[in-house]
Amino acid sequence: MAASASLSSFISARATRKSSPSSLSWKPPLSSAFGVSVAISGRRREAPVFVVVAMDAKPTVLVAEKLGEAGLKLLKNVANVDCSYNLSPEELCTKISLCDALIVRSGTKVSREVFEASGGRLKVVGRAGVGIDNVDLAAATEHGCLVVNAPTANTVAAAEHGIALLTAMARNVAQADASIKAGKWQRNKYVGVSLVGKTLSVMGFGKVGSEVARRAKGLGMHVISHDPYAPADRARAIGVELVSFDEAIATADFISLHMPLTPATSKVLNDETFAKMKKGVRIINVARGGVIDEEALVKALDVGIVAQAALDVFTEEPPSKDSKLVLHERVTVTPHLGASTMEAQEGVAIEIAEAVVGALKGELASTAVNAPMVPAEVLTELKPFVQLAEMLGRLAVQLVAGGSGVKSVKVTYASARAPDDLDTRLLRAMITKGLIEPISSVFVNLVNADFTAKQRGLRISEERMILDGSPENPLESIQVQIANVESRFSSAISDSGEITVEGRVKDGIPHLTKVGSFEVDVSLEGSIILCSQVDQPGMIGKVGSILGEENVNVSFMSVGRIAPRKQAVMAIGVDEQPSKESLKRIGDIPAVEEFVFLKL
Ligand SMILES: NC(=O)c1ccc[n+]([C@@H]2O[C@H](COP(=O)([O-])OP(=O)(O)OC[C@H]3O[C@@H](n4cnc5c(N)ncnc54)[C@H](O)[C@@H]3O)[C@@H](O)[C@H]2O)c1
Ligand SMILES: O=C(O)[C@H](O)COP(=O)(O)O
Repeated sequence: MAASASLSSFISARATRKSSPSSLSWKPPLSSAFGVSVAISGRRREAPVFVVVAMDAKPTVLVAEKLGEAGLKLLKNVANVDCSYNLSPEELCTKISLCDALIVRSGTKVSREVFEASGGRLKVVGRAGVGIDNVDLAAATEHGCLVVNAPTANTVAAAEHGIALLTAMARNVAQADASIKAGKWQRNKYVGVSLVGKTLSVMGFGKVGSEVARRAKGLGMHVISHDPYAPADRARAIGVELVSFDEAIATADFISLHMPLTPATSKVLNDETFAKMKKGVRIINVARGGVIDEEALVKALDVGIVAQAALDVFTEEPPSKDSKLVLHERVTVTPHLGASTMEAQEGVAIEIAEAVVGALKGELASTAVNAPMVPAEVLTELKPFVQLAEMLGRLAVQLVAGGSGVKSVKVTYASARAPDDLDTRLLRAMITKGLIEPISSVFVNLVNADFTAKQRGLRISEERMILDGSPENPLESIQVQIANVESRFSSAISDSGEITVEGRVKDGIPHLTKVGSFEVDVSLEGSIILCSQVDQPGMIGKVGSILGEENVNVSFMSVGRIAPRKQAVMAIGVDEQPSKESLKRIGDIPAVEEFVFLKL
């Protein structure tokens, strides 16, 4: 499997529905939707690790189109696998609410309705192939559902099929075969055209296009290509010149299509572009039917602009039985067979099964289509900071007074690393998760963090503080500031007027190191009580004995003060949740000016 690292809470964890931050009753968020609960184990000074503490139920994977055995075997090792083919859209919507993952090929539309019908349970859609035009990516992202594909395993198969269509078309293989089977012997009718020395325009110089180009060179063709995004040196390396769209279509004897179907490529071959082509051009399409205006192609065939076409893909699949294009005498067709070799299907099945299993375990797949890909080594390095980021977000939002809308959050990363040597997308996503989950019923992950923040009008700006010193550690500290809000704990407002919390990672454990303008130091495990008080002897003892009476274990205590006997903030880490009565008794201590209980 491609590089990935376990960050279990990241893709799969979903918060239990929670009440407002002022309530004392919401549940810790680290439990996944398919019954794997994830907890941070380890006491003070021990490195926290993600641990699977319970596996009450296997996840369910719906395989909606035929998948190779090797892939099914991998899935069955960890999941209940429901292979249900040819589902109607309604049947798919009904089943999906019981599934954690869905695997499809190109024949299943994974529409917005599917994500809505899943009720939030669907965590990953695996496309066993390349094209993801049958998956509503925007809807997937909005629902926090990861989409992964299998982009490499069928490349050669598709390229070989392109070449098969090219040669079969040029020598009328399919038509001659049908003719001879119909009892005829038409040697004059099926005289073909030669390939050697002819110009082939490869439209889309990606994985498949470049393999087609390489093979066509071997057949003695002159190959040019149009691809606005392909590097010219990669094309040059195999003797292909990248040219403009107009040059590619105007000079070609053969045009082979290999771009994805996107709004920009939809019907890119149409009346206008056919009119620019050399009379007698031949078209091959193993990409997507939608890149050709099929009516325009029929016209171009009828007037002789296009001599022949060989098509593996269609706007509507399967095409209607009376499709003029399919029935056209000079058109060779196959039923979307580009990826259909034994080898490619085994490869695709393994590639997609590994990606889906990884995603269900909370790993980030390198074939994610709607989430940033983060290399495994970066994930490993950032792991404790990712935990810190989420906790700071959680703490900061719980400090906001009810009624203040959180709109503007500033995050400052202090690091000795150069800005382009620190990928903060994970950290920003986790801060967003921490900020949003305690105050809403949505769950946030790397997939939908930016979308969810935007939708809620939450602006998160990021700043870098460049430190001198060794860049060995990715980060020194993370500071989260919420502007233009009131706080339920006024000491959390810094001199510059924002709710401010700051933290560091010490010995692998996230620590809270600043609240407002007060320096504290408490490890972020369990829960935290913050007390603002006039600094005086005996405070730690008074609070400690109230908690001790209730058998609440104090894990850490730290006092930050402006000056001796002036205002101070005491941060107390507790393993258990104190009762409301104990919290009230702490609040009633005469020197305590305000206090707040914060759950991590
Ligand atoms: N028939 C089949 O069974 C089959 C099998 C595999 C792939 N495919 C299809 O083939 C296509 C290519 O697959 P791939 O794996 O090579 O993908 P790829 O992403 O590696 O390559 C696509 C290339 O198209 C280029 N491109 C994007 N917009 C373009 C435009 N407007 N004009 C020209 N080029 C453009 C991209 O820059 C990229 O280089 C996809 O549509 C895929 O779904 C079909
Ligand atoms: O995009 C692809 O990978 C191909 O079109 C293959 O589609 P299939 O998995 O439906 O054969």
